[in-house]
Amino acid sequence: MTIAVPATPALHARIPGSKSLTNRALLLAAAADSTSALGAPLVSDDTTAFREALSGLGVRIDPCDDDSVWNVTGLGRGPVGTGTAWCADAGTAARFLPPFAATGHGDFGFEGSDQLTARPVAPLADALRRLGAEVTTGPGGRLPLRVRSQGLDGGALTVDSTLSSQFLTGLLMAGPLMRRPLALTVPQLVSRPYIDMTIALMRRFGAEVDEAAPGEFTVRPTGYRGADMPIEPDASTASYVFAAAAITGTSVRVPGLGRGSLQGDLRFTEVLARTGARVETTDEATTVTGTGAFRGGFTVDMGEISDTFMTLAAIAPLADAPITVNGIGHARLKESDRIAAVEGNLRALGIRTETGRDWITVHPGTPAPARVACHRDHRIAMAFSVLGLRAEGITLDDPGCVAKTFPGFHEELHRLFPRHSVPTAGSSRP
Ligand SMILES: O=C(O)C1=C[C@@H](OP(=O)(O)O)[C@@H](O)[C@H](O)C1
Ligand SMILES: C=C(OP(=O)(O)O)C(=O)O
Repeated sequence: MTIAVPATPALHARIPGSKSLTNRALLLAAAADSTSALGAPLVSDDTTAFREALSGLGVRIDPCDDDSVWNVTGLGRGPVGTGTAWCADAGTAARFLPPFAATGHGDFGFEGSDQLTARPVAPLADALRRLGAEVTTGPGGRLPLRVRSQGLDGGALTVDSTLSSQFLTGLLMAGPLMRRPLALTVPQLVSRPYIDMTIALMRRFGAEVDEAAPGEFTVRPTGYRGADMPIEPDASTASYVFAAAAITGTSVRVPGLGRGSLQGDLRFTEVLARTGARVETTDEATTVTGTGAFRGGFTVDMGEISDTFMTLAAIAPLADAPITVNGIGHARLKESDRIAAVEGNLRALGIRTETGRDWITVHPGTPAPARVACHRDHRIAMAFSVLGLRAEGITLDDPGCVAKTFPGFHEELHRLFPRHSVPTAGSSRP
């Protein structure tokens, strides 16, 4: 006789809006010739920095219904005037806003935290100079960046986007505001799915952008039309609750993140499927169910979805064989050197690792209690919090750094998995 075991109902995770969609939509709405409504935008440090920087450039953004909608009154062109924008830790602000400013008329500065200042912007500054803007940067071609411009003509340009796809996104989004068509040749590119996201959003706001051959982009000088846009939940953020499901044998469903998603990072679920988790994606939602198995013994290229490699690497000690992640050299240029940060923390937990310029191998093992060094990197904090669901004594030295993209992370992880304790204000736990 078989006894039917009732399936445990899936836990419904409340994942906030996508940072990448929110900040793109903000910029496109700011450039549009009418108003736009952004539904369910992300409210976090990165989007606040982006919003405030746009306000400083003269764009009106009115939050309604407790931040569930942001109404943006577009300028219908680039900004005019003079001012300095604070980009905080947000790579998207430092890389998307200067090209937009260069399509306007005036003198605009962009500054950021020490962490952001350590990250590259030189290829973007170089591209803007070749398009006719006067651009200065700080030492080593980094922030602070200053743009003096009388609008951009457009034309043909080869762009180096090997360190970050955000340079190309910034230039593409500025294209419709130029006086003539913009033709960009990009021989090599990292994080490709973010470019597909950029193109999809530009089209929603009325732009004409094409990729006639791989790496050959053309943008016509059409300007943008206002559009109403609901923002999907953030797929990179969802990786933490999906990973938590996989290692705890539970089922977690993220509504609003379905088959038509614009976010490449949803492909993290394919990586989890290789470990033995069950993944179901419908038009409306994605559900990951842990099966009890957590298989290793594979190598996976996560170059296109590198924000999620730490989610896998942090839980990899629980697998039954080593896991190697490769193609992630550019992850050394983010909020932290993420390969070094993951390796340092796993070693502190007593886990064997090997690394190279663009890869890491994590061996199975039982994590020992240790304090995780977050390096003020939200993803290090969130990834190791997930491991803490299956390992004793893991604490974070800076739990609050999750505010970059998910201020309520600890509360939501605790709601779904009560074992995760919420840090008290000002404390360095859990
Ligand atoms: O365009 C975007 O919204 C992003 C692109 C990616 O950066 P890189 O292109 O630098 O890899 C990603 O890591 C970042 O979190 C967001
Ligand atoms: C790399 C990231 O952010 P940024 O937009 O600052 O590049 C990230 O969120 O993982």
